[in-house]
Amino acid sequence: MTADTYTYQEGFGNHFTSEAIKDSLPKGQNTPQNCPFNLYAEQLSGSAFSAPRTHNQRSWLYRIRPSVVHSPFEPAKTSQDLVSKFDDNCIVTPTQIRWSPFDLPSNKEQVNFVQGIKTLAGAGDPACRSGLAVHIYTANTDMNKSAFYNSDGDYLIVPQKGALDITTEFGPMLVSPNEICVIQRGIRFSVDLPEKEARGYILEVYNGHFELPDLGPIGSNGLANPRDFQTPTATFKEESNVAWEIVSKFNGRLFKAQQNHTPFDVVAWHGNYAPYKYNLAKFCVINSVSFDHIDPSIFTVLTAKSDSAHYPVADFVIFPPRWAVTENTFRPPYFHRNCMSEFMGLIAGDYDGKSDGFLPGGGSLHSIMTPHGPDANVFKMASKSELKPLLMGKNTQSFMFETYYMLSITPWGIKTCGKVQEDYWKVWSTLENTFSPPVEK
Ligand SMILES: O=C(O)Cc1cc(O)ccc1O
Ligand SMILES: [Fe+2]
Repeated sequence: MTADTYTYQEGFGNHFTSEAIKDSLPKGQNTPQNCPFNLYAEQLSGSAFSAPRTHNQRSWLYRIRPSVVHSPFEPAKTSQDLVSKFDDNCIVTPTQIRWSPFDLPSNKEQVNFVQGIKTLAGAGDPACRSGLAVHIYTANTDMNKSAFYNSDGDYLIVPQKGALDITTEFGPMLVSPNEICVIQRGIRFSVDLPEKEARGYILEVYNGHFELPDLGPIGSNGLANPRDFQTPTATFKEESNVAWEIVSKFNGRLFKAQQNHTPFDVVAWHGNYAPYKYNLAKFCVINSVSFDHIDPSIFTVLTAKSDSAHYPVADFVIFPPRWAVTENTFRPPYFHRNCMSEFMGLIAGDYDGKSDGFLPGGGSLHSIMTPHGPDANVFKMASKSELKPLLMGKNTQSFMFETYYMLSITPWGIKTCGKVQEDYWKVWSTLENTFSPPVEK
């Protein structure tokens, strides 16, 4: 595909309209007796019908055939590394964990985006619409005539290596490293890999949807600005007598159905339930310009709220390039223990909290109340560095999935991936007692 294949509509949570053919959206109503050009009308609901207006999400799709035209679903092979039940096979530990970069598939095997998703950690259960999962994906081949949808929740996808050329029912999106996208529950998509190599992270939430955080005293602008979110525009294919497979993740297991036409046959759509992407370079960074280290919530891009105003299900937080100007301040992250779980990943460059070992394509987990903070090298250097204004982290991007839930680590995450750094705890072990109380006379 070429760059002009992708045209986007700007805005977050808008009620969009999109027509690949002029006048293919019905005028003034959703379900006329006959739709323009004999298209079929189909509603895709992203919230309960009666959800409050502020949270009500749905789109109307006008398509060549309704999605229901397919053979019955039957179980498909589900890798044991794709997990949604965080039971006794998983391990729970309060220890600090860090992973070296996850391996890409070898040239000997062909792994597409869906086949390459491996679950690292999670909590809860999609059957009860409660909890979340953290996945790693690595892939080296296109999905070809296979389309996927997730019945279990929404995906927030963070590419780290290789762009994802994603065909969705709502149109195509090209999502490159340092961009992210959200593909909500139920939306069919198929991923091609322009670079034939891809690695990244997925945050899957089993309930609710991602929102922009409230800005409080920041005011009405800043952080991720709504106009920088991009939603695809209707782009359809008219493909008959071509075998397509539809794969559904349903309560953690994969199912497949066959049809002899493309699922990407939506000629027009309107509504506020649609996938989107966002370029992290557009994030308007806000921070202290006087003194002290501000909590990382100041870098929240998106939040999945819980039913309580007091905590989110999960926040997606980034650590973008920015000016550090604080005076008389230990500038890197502080030592801390958090009532939330912190999974971190690195997209590019390095992270100011760690001097080495935290690498692009790897990760770390500091669970509920697990102590962590700057490693000994960072602590020593930052305690004596000159505090001049500093442009931090050019070409660097790290991120955090911060969740209210207590995460269990899957067998793949703790063992099979082979990436756990057993020596991680040692990064703090040389922090000595330097206490120097006043000498009594
Ligand atoms: O642990 C981490 O590296 C993430 C983090 C960064 C920061 O600046 C403050 C708190 C925090 O948890
Ligand atoms: Fe932390």
